[in-house]
Amino acid sequence: MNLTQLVLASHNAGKLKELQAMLGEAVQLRSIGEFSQVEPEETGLSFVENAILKARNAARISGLPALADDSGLAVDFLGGAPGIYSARYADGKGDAANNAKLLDALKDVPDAMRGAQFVCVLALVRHADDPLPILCEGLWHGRILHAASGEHGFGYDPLFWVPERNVSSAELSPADKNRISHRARAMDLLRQRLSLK
Ligand SMILES: O=P(O)(O)OP(=O)(O)OP(=O)(O)OC[C@H]1O[C@@H](n2cnc3c(O)ncnc32)[C@H](O)[C@@H]1O
Ligand SMILES: [Mg+2]
Repeated sequence: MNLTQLVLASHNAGKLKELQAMLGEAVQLRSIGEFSQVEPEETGLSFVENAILKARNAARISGLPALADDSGLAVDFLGGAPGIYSARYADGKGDAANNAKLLDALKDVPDAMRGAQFVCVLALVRHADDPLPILCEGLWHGRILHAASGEHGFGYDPLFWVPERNVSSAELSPADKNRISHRARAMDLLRQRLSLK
């Protein structure tokens, strides 16, 4: 497999930046946005299914091996919601609306019951019909804050308190988030699977 060039099956600029930083110069990630602006419908019932679906779609469109990232935030008090629906939690109105809805759903919920985890599944397919996608997952445990804090990152980062640093994940430097996040953990596994340094 020629891994010097991969298409990233994501329209999320935050993911592209983080994954490219983690992979370094050896692998060039090209955004699927170069090939198509049409986003596939995420019809799976799991992170794994959606990651595979996005990877296959990108490989089909680009003709390149494709990496997909399906991720989200699972909040204990909400029975794991928004989970695979994290991007669509506020009906597609974007990150700020998602965060506002989450804060509202957890209004008056005490700290001890605000546990949550970020989940990331990476799927790599060598071609669109690859019968053996490589799958790697990473979890990151934390807690949902009572108000947004921090300017870095994207998505739910301003609401996610990181116990090992005692700050929100939007207050971590990008380099530090990329060392300890759910995405970093999944990428560590992928690197091992591909024997990348
Ligand atoms: O599907 P693609 O095109 O990759 O982009 P997306 O943003 O729709 O990505 P997902 O379907 O995987 O949904 C992920 C959701 O979880 C959020 N999320 C995932 N990783 C995150 C992170 O590291 N920090 C903050 N929020 C994150 C993100 O903002 C989305 O709302
Ligand atoms: Mg999506």
